[in-house]
Amino acid sequence: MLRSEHLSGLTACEVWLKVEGANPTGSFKDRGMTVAISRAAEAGAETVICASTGNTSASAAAYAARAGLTAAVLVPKGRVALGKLSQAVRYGAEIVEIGGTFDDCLRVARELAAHHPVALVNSAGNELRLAGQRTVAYEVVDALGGAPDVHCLPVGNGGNITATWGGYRTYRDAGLSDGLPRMWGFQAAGAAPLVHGTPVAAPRTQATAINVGNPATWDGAVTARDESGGLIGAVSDEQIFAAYRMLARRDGVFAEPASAAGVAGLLDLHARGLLEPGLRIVVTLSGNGLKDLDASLRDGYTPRETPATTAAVARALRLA
Ligand SMILES: Cc1ncc(COP(=O)(O)O)c(/C=C/C(=O)C(=O)O)c1O
Repeated sequence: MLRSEHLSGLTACEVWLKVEGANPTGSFKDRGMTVAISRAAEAGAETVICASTGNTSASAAAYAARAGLTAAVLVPKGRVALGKLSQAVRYGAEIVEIGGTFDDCLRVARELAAHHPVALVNSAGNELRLAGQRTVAYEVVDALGGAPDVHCLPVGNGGNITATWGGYRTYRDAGLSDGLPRMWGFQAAGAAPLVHGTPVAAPRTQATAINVGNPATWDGAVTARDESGGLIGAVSDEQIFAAYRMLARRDGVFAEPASAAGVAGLLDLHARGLLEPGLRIVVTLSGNGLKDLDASLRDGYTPRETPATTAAVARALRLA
């Protein structure tokens, strides 16, 4: 957990960053996947299958490799960040790039699991994934000595907002925490079915991890929003990428674009005068920036090339 002095100063709140990019495969997916794969191995599965926008497949492939299982991963062709795809390749997954959306991939994965000896490890078909993902809330309460007033995070399929809320409730019901936060989830404006209240047939966002049109954990996300007195809002790609840049430049945290949606949402509410001062806020940064190097280099990098002389470099750096 990192306190963001920049965001705290900007919003007159106490803003903490939960850096999930520090997990073994670089996203929050590891929390649930280690549980799901362990149980699949215990049950004698030889092959696990998942649909993914990238991070689920990277995590499933890693833990399957560790457990000696085969991982079959279905990803939407051309819409997966290369860092995530390279992880699945290196961990030895059987990768199928499907000509369609993530939602098409999930439909096929479910049908295959229903008719073939493969264990589905998507959170939608596997409660163990969400049980594992609840641990983020336990760590937040342990670190802060109590529940925050608000927990912000990006929302794609709705699994993580469901699990995070479930974690706070589990800790409170066990007497390990006194309060509960409001859950503030944020979708990309071009892929915001939970905001519109209806599926989006052709979701579109450069924050590819949350490019989902029909959330598999729809009900859980709505319950987390309503039970916590929270909200699920939409932020534009411009707002997401502005937050993405700010996190790296001001807090020194390189988070992948989708990860910044929670920060973008917080800043949007503040800009619209809807953020009361003095709140203790935790923001989940869901994945590591190294996952999507194209996004980083595409976003404003201009190479400066010089001859190998000190004078030339001094000029390039405007030192001379
Ligand atoms: C970095 C990052 N941030 C946010 C989300 C949204 O979480 P959910 O709302 O629980 O879906 C994802 C999800 C990715 C996948 O669903 C997948 O990898 O298949 C992500 O990778």
